[in-house]
Amino acid sequence: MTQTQGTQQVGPGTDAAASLDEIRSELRAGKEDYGADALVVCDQLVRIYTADGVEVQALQGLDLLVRRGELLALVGASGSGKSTLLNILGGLDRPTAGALRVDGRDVAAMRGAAWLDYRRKTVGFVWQQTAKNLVPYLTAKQNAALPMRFAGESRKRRNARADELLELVGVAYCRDRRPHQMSGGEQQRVAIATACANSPTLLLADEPTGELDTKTATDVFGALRTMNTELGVTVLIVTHDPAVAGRVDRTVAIRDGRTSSETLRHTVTGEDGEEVRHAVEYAVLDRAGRLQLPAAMIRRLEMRDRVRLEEEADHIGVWPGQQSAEAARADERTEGRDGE
Ligand SMILES: Nc1ncnc2c1ncn2[C@@H]1O[C@H](COP(=O)(O)OP(=O)(O)OP(=O)(O)O)[C@@H](O)[C@H]1O
Repeated sequence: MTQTQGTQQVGPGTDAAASLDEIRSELRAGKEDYGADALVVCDQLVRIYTADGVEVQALQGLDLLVRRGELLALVGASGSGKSTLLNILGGLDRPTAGALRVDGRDVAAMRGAAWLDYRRKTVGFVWQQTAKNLVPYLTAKQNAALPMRFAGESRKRRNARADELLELVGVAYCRDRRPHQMSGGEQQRVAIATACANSPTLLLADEPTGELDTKTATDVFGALRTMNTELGVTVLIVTHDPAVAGRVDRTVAIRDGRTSSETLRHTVTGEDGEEVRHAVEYAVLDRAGRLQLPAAMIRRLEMRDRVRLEEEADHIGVWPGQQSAEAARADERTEGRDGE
């Protein structure tokens, strides 16, 4: 029997055991290197929910790296797994399989006090529903100070930092107001200040502008950006809002529980001094070599079941399988006629 492993032939006349060992050690090395310098490393995350005896695979081997200091948007159709991922990153849920490292710590393996400490100090969370973010009978300042109280900070330090944070997100004037005395946008900005109270490394926001009008959404996004630029917090925003996604430098799209594409944006200053945003969309190639083609391209080119790949010097061409079979038959006919 001859077995093909990558480019290596394993079979009669070769040292099969040595080859397999080499391959295993290469895979191990790849795994250890993966995301070595990233703040967040999602390594083939799987989350399976079971409801009424039916299994739902919300995450299907999701890979994602987030660099320290990034401001990142996460987009995807409803049900693609965005909230599931955010809950796992926030320490509110655990993956069924796969590894999650945040700031060098193995989050999936954390238990008890370490897990609680992670949720209190390493991550901050902002929800879409303004009512879920704040304690209704506390003022904005008391809300912003509350996480520091749980973390054992002194009253003096709590007061000073709560004022500082409310100032930073532009709602210092709401200091003594309770949530029902503030607009939705003001509440979300207080929520951002509260989520940053214990100086988290990572701030997670699940549709933070989902219930707001455009102008208010801009203010709330501005507050998230301020936390990113002024405090150096890495920010990950789940959003359906194209305006929010368009303002970050990197947008990651999730499809069927996996990262499928990324859009990278940068600002270029033209000769006239005018600044223009450039965006380039990339498909994500995972470590197993899997690639999700954009749904629109698949539909347009009527691709299904299988595709034909052609390796060129500097790119790989992908052709619809069916069409390629017809083309091959046409080629064969042409060749047949030429040979007559
Ligand atoms: N607790 C749960 N029990 C069973 N299935 C769940 C649970 N939570 C989520 N799911 C399922 O997992 C899949 C991913 O859900 P998730 O909420 O992560 O998607 P999403 O991308 O955040 O969607 P949306 O944009 O609508 O919020 C969906 O099919 C959903 O029905």
